[in-house]
Amino acid sequence: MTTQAGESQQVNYLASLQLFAPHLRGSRIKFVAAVMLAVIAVFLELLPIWAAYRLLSDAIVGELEWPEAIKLVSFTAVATASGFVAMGSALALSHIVAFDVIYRLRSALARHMATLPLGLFATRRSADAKRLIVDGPEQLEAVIAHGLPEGISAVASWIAVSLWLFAMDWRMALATIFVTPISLALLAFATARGGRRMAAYQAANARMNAATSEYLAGMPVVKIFNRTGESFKDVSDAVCDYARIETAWGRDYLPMGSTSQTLALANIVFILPIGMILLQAGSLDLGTLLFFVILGATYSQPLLRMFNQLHPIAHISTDAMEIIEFLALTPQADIGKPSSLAHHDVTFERVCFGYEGKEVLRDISFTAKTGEVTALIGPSGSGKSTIASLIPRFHDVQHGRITIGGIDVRDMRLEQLLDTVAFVFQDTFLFSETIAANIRFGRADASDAEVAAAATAARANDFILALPNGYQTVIGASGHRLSGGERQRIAIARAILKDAPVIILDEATAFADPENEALIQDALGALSKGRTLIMVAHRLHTTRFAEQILVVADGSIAECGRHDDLLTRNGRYTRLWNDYIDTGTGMARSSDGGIAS
Ligand SMILES: Nc1ncnc2c1ncn2[C@@H]1O[C@H](COP(=O)(O)OP(=O)(O)OP(=O)(O)O)[C@@H](O)[C@H]1O
Repeated sequence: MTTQAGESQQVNYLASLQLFAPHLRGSRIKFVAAVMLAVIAVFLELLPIWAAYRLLSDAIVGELEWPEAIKLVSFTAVATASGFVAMGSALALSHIVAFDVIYRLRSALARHMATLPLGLFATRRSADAKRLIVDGPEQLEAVIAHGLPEGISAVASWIAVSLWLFAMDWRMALATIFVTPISLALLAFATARGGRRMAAYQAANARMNAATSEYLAGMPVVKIFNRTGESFKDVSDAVCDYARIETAWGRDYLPMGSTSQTLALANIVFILPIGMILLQAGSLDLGTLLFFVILGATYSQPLLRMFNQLHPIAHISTDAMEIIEFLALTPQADIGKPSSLAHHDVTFERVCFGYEGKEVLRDISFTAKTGEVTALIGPSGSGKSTIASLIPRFHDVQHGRITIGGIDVRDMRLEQLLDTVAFVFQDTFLFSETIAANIRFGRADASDAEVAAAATAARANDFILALPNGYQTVIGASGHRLSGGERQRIAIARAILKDAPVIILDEATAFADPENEALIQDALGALSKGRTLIMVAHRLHTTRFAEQILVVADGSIAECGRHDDLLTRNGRYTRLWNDYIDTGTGMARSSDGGIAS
């Protein structure tokens, strides 16, 4: 729930300008041309008013002649058509500029994202990331293509009309503009009051989107556990919160906002009586009075239109502020030099790490040797995945250091580090492409034979060949669905193809069925030859043959050794192993696979 303090945070209306200005480079001339054309268009729109005034004045004094009238009407037609062409060209140009700027901004965001620690994305919901990269920049279109050209031309036309009014008759000009400053002051006040809610409004909107996406994504679980009512409560609360903030905004903005709009259109109340008095006194002619009646009624419109843009611009600016903050996040330092590694031992030296101030790992020290399998086991939440994720620098350690081949990972070029380490996650991400393309993601220049060899080593070849289109089968949302175990074997094939000297498997065999798990074990055995293999696993029979088992408990390494040694110690590992056997999984393996002791 948003705090009251959070609800009263002010919006920086210039944030969208700050965001797009650096990306205007290369489009400045087009942008200036768009603004100038928009200004010309609004001036051309004023010319028919001048022609109407001339026609009426001449008609009133009985001096209207046909040739003059035809000239004025033709002039009006040309001015209107030219105004239409100028505004059309301005909008076409401003849209081209907007899409160029959005393209450059999105590219900058994508480039920046690639420089940030990968772990940062684990804490962001995908709906937030989409808002940041897709929706936020998209909104700039309204500012660049419409807001600025139309806003600047509106102000220019307002200044021009004001000068024109004074040039015609200063007394009537004062009567016309009299209420405008009051109206604008009220509108500015109302907008500032409403603007305080904008950050809370935006947060409530994001919460509502995220709650709805989560509700929809979790629908199968919700239905199976028959928790529709309770689960919908989160969505319902988010919608109510959104409605509450929108209503509060309405209460803040509408009374003054609508008073201001009414006042702006009320100048006729002053124009008519003052005009009549001056007319009676003989110091104003009827034509000029009509001119003020025509122009006076629309005098404040351009400014009101501009102010009415402030509400949408406030929304855009709140997103823009978030994007500016994201762009200001410090990139992960990549200062290392290419180094040649004599071996690929991975060593943790007194490593400490925590997320957002909460300590998760304490004083972790171990070496995972080249050509050996090192297994990380331990209770859920003890820190196993965190240990694994620090090796390819998903996060940087806060104390101590991690080395590969004796070199601190922070002193290696990131590109080299990522070439050195292959990471297979439990939640395998596969692209909506062919199976071959997904495996080839491990190494773009791999031949078909190498792809098939990697798949064979990962025990994936047989099921792939059984699919209707073999390696050319398209998978993903609109393609063929794979089981969890099949997806994991594709991910392992990808890692095998990458042929990295350090391989990290984070619960990578969790979905494999017993039959295939044994096959994958064979593949992993082959994979570890000459490489450093680090596995995070809950199923202890998969780690039983590891050269080194690290028992992680509460962020520290509680025990370390081989399976048989650890069992003789009768400590944590023995308890974990016994619990594992007692749950039945190990027993089942014991009876059919002869793995458990
Ligand atoms: N991105 C994150 N931000 C904040 N806290 C996190 C993050 N990732 C993990 N944690 C916390 O760090 C602790 C260790 O988590 P970690 O995933 O490393 O444990 P684990 O032993 O691998 O657990 P499991 O076996 O369930 O996967 C947990 O308390 C977890 O809640």
